[in-house]
Amino acid sequence: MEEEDECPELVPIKEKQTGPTVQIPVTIITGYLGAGKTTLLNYILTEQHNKRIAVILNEFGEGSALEKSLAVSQAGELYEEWLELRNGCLCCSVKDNGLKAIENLMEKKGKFDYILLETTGLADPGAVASMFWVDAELGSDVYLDGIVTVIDAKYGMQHLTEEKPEGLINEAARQIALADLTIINKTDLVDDSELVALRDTVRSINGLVKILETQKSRVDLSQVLDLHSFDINDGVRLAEKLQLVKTSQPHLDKSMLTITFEVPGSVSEDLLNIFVQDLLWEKTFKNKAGLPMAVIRLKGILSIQQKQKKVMLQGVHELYELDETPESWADHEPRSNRLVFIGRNLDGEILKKEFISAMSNKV
Ligand SMILES: Nc1nc2c(ncn2[C@@H]2O[C@H](COP(=O)(O)OP(=O)(O)OP(=O)(O)O)[C@@H](O)[C@H]2O)c(=O)[nH]1
Repeated sequence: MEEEDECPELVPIKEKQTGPTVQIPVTIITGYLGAGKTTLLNYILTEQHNKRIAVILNEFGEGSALEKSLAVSQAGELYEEWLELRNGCLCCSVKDNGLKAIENLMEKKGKFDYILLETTGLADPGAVASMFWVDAELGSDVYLDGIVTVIDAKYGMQHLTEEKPEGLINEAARQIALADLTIINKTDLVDDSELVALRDTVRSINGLVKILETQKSRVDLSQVLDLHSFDINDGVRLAEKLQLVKTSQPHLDKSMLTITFEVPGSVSEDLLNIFVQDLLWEKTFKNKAGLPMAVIRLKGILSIQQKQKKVMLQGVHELYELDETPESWADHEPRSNRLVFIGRNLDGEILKKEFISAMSNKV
């Protein structure tokens, strides 16, 4: 044993872990009230997957949190400690609580391989997702794997078509717009034509999203966990995926939809940043009706001047990231920029013109 006086003078309060840190994936599970989120969590926790999973619940009010704790504890001793977030008054408190909960969780990190974070039925999952980008320190311990939205096959369409007062966003549509994966649940309660109509609507909102259909939230876990939706190493897959996306026809007036375009050549990184900031922060661009285009999710594979590697653009609400992927442009490969935008009041033609015009400005 070491002598006490051999201790260094300055002792860190918390021992830093040595060796390579294994990053823990976080999946955000969202969906409208009653869609089947708890059923999904229970299913994931009880399935055989050889993962030690921690669940974080993000609830309004104590009553429902308690109810939830009972429901989830049925899952058995797969996890005996879990965190309950109680005063979830949307954005700010979601963010603070979320951070604190995950920080606490990190202290017991060795115990977990995966974090599932369920947001309340009315919360904006974008705010929670943003949290993983804002806090750089956290970013080193956990990473956002994907956003999963559970949809009620029976009432989903009704939620999506609900008229909101002017300017307010339809939460059900926003949850789909943000999703990497949607699970249409309770298919036992609808007929084929209702299911097709709902699936088409989901697709028209989010042209990038993967759609699963199920009952009692029973899904193949390999399709839900480890999606790597924000992973720069997945640039090749994203590039292929973006090629397949089509601009959608709005399913409703003023609805959310997906638009996409491709512009050849290489662009200046500075001008690209200005364009993205004008779009996401300043809301500078307007559609034909004079309404500002509001982008909720953004993805792209771009060719930046003087860069040999393909660059991935990811955006959630007002946050975005530009990162080089490991993949280089091949010598004879035509350089180009493909972008996909999901949001409200979008007009693909206008936005493409704005993009081209912004890229031809002087740096
Ligand atoms: N018929 C039918 N009922 C289902 C299915 N999946 C879940 N349910 C029921 O739907 C109800 C709501 O499911 P939950 O999993 O609690 O939904 P939730 O999204 O967690 O609900 P909130 O926490 O209130 O937002 C429960 O009574 C479930 O048993 C299904 O596939 N078919």
